[in-house]
Amino acid sequence: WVQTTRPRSRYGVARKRTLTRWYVPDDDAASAQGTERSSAVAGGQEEDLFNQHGFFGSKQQLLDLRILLVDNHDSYTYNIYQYLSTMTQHAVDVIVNDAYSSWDEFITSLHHDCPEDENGGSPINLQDHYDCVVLSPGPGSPTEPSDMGIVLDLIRRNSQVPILGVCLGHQALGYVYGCDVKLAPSGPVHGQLSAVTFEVEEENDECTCDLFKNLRRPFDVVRYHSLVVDTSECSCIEPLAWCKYQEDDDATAGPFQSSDENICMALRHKNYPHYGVQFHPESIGTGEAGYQLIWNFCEFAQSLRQRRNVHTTSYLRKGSDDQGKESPADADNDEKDSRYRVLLHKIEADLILPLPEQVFDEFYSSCADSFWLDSSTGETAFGEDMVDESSCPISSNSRFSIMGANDGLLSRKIEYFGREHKPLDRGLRVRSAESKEVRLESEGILSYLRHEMEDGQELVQSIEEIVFEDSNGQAAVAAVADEPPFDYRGGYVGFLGYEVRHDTQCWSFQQEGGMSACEWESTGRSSDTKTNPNIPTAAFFFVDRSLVYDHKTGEWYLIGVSTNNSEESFDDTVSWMRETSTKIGNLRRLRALEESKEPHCLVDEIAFVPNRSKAQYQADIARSHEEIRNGESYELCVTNQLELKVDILPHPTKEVREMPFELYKLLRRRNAAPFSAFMSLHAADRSLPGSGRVSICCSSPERFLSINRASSSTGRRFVVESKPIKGTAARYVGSEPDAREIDQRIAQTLKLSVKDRAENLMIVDLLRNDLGRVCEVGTVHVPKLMNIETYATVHQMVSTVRGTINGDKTSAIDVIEACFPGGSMTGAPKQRTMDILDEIEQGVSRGPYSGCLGYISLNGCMDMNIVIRSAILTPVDGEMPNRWNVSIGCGGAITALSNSEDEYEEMLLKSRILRETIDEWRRLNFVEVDGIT
Ligand SMILES: C=C(O[C@@H]1C=C(C(=O)O)C=C[C@H]1O)C(=O)O
Ligand SMILES: NC(=O)CC[C@H](N)C(=O)O
Repeated sequence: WVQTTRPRSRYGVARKRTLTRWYVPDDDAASAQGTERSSAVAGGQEEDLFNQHGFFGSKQQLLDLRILLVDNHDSYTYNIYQYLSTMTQHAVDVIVNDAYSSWDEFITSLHHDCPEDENGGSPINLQDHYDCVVLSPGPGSPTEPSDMGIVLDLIRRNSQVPILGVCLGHQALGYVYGCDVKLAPSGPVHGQLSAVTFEVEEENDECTCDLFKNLRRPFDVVRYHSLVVDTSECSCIEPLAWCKYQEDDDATAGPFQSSDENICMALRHKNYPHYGVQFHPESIGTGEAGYQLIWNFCEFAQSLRQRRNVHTTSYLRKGSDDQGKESPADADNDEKDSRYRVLLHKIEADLILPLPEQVFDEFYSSCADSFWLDSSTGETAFGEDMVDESSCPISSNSRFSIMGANDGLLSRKIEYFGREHKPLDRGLRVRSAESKEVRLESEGILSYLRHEMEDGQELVQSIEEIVFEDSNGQAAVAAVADEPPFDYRGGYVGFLGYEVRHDTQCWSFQQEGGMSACEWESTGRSSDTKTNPNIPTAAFFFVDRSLVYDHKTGEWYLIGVSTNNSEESFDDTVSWMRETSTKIGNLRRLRALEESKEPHCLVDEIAFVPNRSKAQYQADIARSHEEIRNGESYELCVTNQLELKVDILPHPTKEVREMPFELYKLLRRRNAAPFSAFMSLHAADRSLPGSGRVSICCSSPERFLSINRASSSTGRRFVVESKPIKGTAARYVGSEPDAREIDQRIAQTLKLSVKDRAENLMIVDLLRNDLGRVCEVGTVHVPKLMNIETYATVHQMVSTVRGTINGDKTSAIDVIEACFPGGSMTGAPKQRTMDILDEIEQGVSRGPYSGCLGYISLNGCMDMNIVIRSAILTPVDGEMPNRWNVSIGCGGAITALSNSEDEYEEMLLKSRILRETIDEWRRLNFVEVDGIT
């Protein structure tokens, strides 16, 4: 489907008009402007992009402006928050629009914060607290009261307060003042650039804001909207800017009609300081012009206040001063003894050491509980050098493989069964090495991890090296000469399934004073019939013994965690190190297995049964389009699950539960991916309630979140990175001489595709938002936008979003809570879209698919993938012991530009490599296959 020739791209057109600073489609231009950076995060220079480009430094004087930002449940609000926070010396307060049941309740709450005597008993006005208000974008319509919360009353009651409404906020202003708010004649436009033109003010009236000061005419903006404001019948509103819908554009590819009407892109009230913009000034695609526009509004708000000689009081307000949070790690934490001690041993060997697959096979494949965070793209055949990082965009994410089992003295298995499971199974269970079980009924997985990491002063910053004199000799502890080249220090390894979203979304809205998500949560919409009872909602190992392989140097490291002040624990770790390094040293490296030569079979032969039939999936897409048309969502990631029961022949030497690893070995060969992983979780006792029995074979190309230490910084600064993927094209694999060229043309077409760029942009803006909740002001940036990466069967469009956190205030768990589930698996705006997807997918749990898998290390660093391109295997109960349920989740983003036939094909394409591999696995071990009916 990618090979259909499309008309000239909207981006192509836009580029000729203006080049926004950040939004440059070709790499040359990008690197010329310094937006390309090394993707090796640890050690990269991390100044923020704003300062690098200087435009923000030019606003040297911070404004003295108290800003209230009302969040209409959007996924772009924190992009506005970040911009505003760089403009004013005060903290910007964010409240979600339904945090209060009425305007009066909100004003009364301000009253509570205001000491009676200082206020002289007079009624509290918004102006006593805030100099201006910004209304965020959002799902829904201003005509629907439940979408707007206090916003309509806020506008009605505050005619003298400067207000800037963005998108839904703009529509709300139009609606309050009597304009018609209707479906856009052009149909929805999401994530595309449009040229906006405006009239230049002849005379400059002091009481009006020139929103477009210092902007070019026309300038390019990103739009995310389905509704428009018709100002024609409204005498008190003046339209300020327009865009025209262009007939020759590509946007008609989807199911929507176009029209060439002028669309109102900005408005103002003729007598009040109320302004609206229909487009998104905070989008990375609108770039500097959007920043300038918001600055123009803020500068105006300040000058208006000065003219009116209004003084705002500085009562403590609800909201985000320092994000209102206690620091999880006190400043004096370093002086406290941490609970653990991290030991490292580097295996010295003259011989070439074995590759990870061989080591996993030898040590862990027969363990009930084991993991391998595999960097299969980093693998090289015997004696070959690893691909130069600069020439291979994915290899830099593939330098290290980490593996281990739940087998040390301190190891624990933590399994969490959330509300989608049967009441008897629910809760959190912690099983330690001595098989002691602790059951915590009302603890969530993230709150458990948070408590563990905070209570035990678990952030261990130091690492000690263990050296052995000779194989029998004494161990000596030495300060590490060189820090190891990776940030992993042992700790928590596991996955969070998609259903952990109930916990994290609740957190997000609590941060802004909202309760709605949590109230929804307590109603417990569980559907235990549609959840596989063998698969926990989340599961982690506390790993005290792990092996790390450096694909670049071929070196192995052992990481051991022992209890501080315990000789027994230290000795145990050291003897494990001695034993393991000897064993690894004695394993002769086998030749790296080459990519499977197995011919790609006709996969239709295997009877996978989709959870949603083709007709149903297309109906789901139609429903998604309906939601998009009505302004409820900008993009929805609709998913399906392909299921199969497979019988596997008993193996002469392996146990049944080892068979999934045999599948994983085939998968990593067929579909090498930088964030691939294997995880196995098998309860010894099948009848234990709340015990998982599942194997995850994952070949994910996508990073959800990583946290690495920022090199050149003072204090505890960490770099957070996400690499969202949107945009998928089938590769051309053929044997003819020009096959490679055809394949490269497909990659190039993907890079320029309007539809895919729009999809990608929406998720990049969403990730900027999510990181903007927790990152330091002005640090969120996009070093790589819309890069193409190539895998065995697909080309992918990948962007990189980064920001900086202060480790004294913000932990890995905070970052997960702000960002989970990954926006590329939900769509935008996240909360509303997930609610719609829940209905579309009829409450069927996605399980590990769509969640994340990886590590949270004892030094606060983290690496988590997005669980896609994965097979989830669970044993079939009560039947032959070698019968497996196999489930492959797959889906894709639906936007206004999607075509339902193409999307169905794309969903199948994403699962293809898995289906082929499973077919090979079962043919190698074949008895019989049934689809699940
Ligand atoms: C939903 C899947 O993938 C997601 C959707 C993509 C897309 O729409 O192009 C690309 C990568 C993933 O974020 C999947 O692989 O099942
Ligand atoms: N981004 C937005 O604020 C969208 C506003 C409204 N829901 C629309 O679709 O037009």
